[in-house]
Amino acid sequence: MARQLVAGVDSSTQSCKVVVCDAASGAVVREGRAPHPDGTEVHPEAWWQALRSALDDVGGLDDVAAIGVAGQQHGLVCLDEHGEVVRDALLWNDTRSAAAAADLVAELGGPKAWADVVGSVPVASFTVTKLRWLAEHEPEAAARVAAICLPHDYLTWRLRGSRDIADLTTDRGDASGTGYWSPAQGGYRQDLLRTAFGRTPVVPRVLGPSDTAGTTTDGALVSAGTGDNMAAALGLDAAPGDLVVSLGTSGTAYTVAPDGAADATGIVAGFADATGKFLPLVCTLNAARVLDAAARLLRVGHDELAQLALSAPPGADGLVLLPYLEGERTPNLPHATGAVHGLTTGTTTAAHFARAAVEGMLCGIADALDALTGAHPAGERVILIGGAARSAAVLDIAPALFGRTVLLPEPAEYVALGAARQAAWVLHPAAAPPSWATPRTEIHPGRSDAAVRERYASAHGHHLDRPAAHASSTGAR
Ligand SMILES: Nc1ncnc2c1ncn2[C@@H]1O[C@H](COP(=O)(O)OP(=O)(O)O)[C@@H](O)[C@H]1O
Ligand SMILES: O=C(CO)[C@@H](O)[C@H](O)COP(=O)(O)O
Repeated sequence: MARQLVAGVDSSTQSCKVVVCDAASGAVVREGRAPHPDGTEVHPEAWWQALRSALDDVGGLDDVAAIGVAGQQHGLVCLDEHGEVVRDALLWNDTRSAAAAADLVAELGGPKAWADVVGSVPVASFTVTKLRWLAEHEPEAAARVAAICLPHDYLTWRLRGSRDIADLTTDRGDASGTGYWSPAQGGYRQDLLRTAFGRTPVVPRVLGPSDTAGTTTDGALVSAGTGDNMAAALGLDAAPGDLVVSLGTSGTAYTVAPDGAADATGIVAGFADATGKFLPLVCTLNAARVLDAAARLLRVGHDELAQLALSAPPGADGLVLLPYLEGERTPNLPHATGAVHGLTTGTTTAAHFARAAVEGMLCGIADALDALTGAHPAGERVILIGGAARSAAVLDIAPALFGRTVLLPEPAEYVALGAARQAAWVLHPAAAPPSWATPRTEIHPGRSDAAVRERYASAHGHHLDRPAAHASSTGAR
């Protein structure tokens, strides 16, 4: 049989990446990418243009039999009755809907009620809170909204050449991050849409894991697509018990689980995955960009930042950086800012600051990992992916702060690969996705550095004790 090719798209926060793979083996044949605009609100047309230029970069889709799109989760795309965008999409890392989130939680009777109904307690990242914010703050725009969808739903729909809002599709993975779709019940909660928005706009049809959304205008099959974390799990072939940490714009820690989560503390989000199972996940707002900011401040590149960090002692002689540069989602401190503790004459060096930045970012993720594994016991090894996994300092320090062995799969775009694997699944429908070769993996043995974690926890406590921190955050529920 002639070789068939499939394409996978990762429309993430900072960029759009496309891989074209052999449908049978998963071998990457070619790759392309294009940047996304900065900021926490973005016109969806910018994602479409980035996808088009990434597709040009990859040499087009003429020889591709099927395509799948994975996207950053939660972003609110609003369309009018003609399929035109009503306003810029509010992204997962836009915290303006923090008060709306608190209101919605109270209105339903508290965090447990939300966890029971949709598997997660909404914070500002969740789509449902952005919908409430829109209704309250921009009633004229809200009145024009006929349909709502997520970034990957929008791109899937554009790829199919449709402008009819009745054609919108999504999948259970991305739908589970809206706050108005129940992973446990496998259906929309129109009551929650009404609570948030006062009425029920058109929402995308939820496809099954190997369902087809339709075809591109050139006739390639289009898979359901999914959220970027769900796609990475599929790209890594993560199985129940595997732990994954992704260090992109967000820091995420997740595992594949047979059953849905319902964490009333709101720390673990009870998402669905892209295969019919579940993906309990903890997400922080501050990961790779903390290192970007540290490198910018020190006027060095990423390699030099890593070398500086590794030249300082573990714990940076007591210098601690709290990495809340974009507010924070876990813990729920949407208005928090970053802070540096432990400045002395001895710690005011570039090396100490670089080390504190890497350690502070990783301590936030280590807390996320502990919360996840506390609720969902998993293996002792963490698969590390995302842009910041390329940092030599991250690779050296993460095993100590996670207290677990870190597995580094060979560098690849695992989100895009997962979307491509979903496309291959659609091309050859079966009970399970096609078996693709597993990546070669570098092993970084775990060790324990409790002192760094303790100093971070203590600095965190001091920071939250400041009246200003209380006044500006909604606090953990
Ligand atoms: N060697 C490196 N060290 C640290 N950070 C890096 C390195 N290479 C890339 N990054 C950062 O990784 C981020 C991009 O990662 P990616 O996983 O693609 O993010 P996203 O999926 O959120 O768009 C950028 O912030 C980039 O600066
Ligand atoms: O909000 C979440 C997960 O709930 C984020 O993980 C987004 O899905 C964005 O991912 P990146 O672009 O940072 O990879």
